[in-house]
Amino acid sequence: MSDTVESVIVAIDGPSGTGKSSTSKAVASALGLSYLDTGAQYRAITWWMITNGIDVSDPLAIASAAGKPVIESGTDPSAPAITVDGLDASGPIREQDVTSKVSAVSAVPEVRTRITELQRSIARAAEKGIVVEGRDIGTTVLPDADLKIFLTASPEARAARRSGEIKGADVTATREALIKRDAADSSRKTSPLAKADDAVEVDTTDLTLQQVIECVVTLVEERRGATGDEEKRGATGSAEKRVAK
Ligand SMILES: Nc1ncnc2c1ncn2[C@@H]1O[C@H](COP(=O)(O)OP(=O)(O)OP(=O)(O)O)[C@@H](O)[C@H]1O
Ligand SMILES: Nc1ccn([C@H]2C[C@H](O)[C@@H](COP(=O)(O)O)O2)c(=O)n1
Repeated sequence: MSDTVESVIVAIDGPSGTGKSSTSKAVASALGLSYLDTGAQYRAITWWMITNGIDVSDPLAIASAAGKPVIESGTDPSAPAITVDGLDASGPIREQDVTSKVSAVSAVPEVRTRITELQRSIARAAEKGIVVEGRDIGTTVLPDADLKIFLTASPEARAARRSGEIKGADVTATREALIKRDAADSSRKTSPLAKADDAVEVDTTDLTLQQVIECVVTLVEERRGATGDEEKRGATGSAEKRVAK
């Protein structure tokens, strides 16, 4: 019996504030996998558009600039990194101005094509496997992922979590802002926020972060065992082959 651990590709999607980043980082760390925050990439391209004077209310202007910025993502779950044209963008991409404009920029098909290609190349390069989190990973970016998770939580729970990060934040305003962003992300034409038909839905409203992490680690380990058995029978390809070109 071989004691090599099979590479595994995990897609974690869901609305804003459901715990995708916290869960994905912890699961990747626990299992020795790489980690990719795809929201950070859409934030990075949005930040580049803003700082380069592109009118983010004009989809044509966004489309013609979409190929210009060089975006590089680190995949270490303990030190997620993102640069744009060689500059560290990890701070500025979290600013309110970027948060309020990222849905408009990420709805432009040319932006999605560019970022999706980048995401697939990063997933292909992850030798031990990767946890990729976002909105369209299970449906579009990695439709052949070994395991797809769709995290949900009530808007009240999500707003309370987000408000807890910022001292004195208004929970009602936070709730309205995240509902508005989810509506924009769910209604765009190109690869909207959606649960893949074969995703496992985990409602995190009444779960602690630790409980969610344990639940996902268990699901990955179960799937890893099943995929390993299938590969021994020749029923599936390698992880590299499971990432669409
Ligand atoms: N199950 C949970 N219980 C309580 N707090 C949680 C839980 N999951 C995540 N959190 C907290 O909620 C906040 C948002 O979590 P996180 O950033 O992981 O969500 P997200 O889905 O990645 O959001 P976004 O899509 O907006 O980036 C963080 O402060 C995190 O610590
Ligand atoms: N796969 C993805 C990931 C993110 N986006 C867009 C939509 C989000 O509102 C925005 C920021 O994501 P966050 O940092 O909050 O996770 O990026 C997307 O369209 N597709």
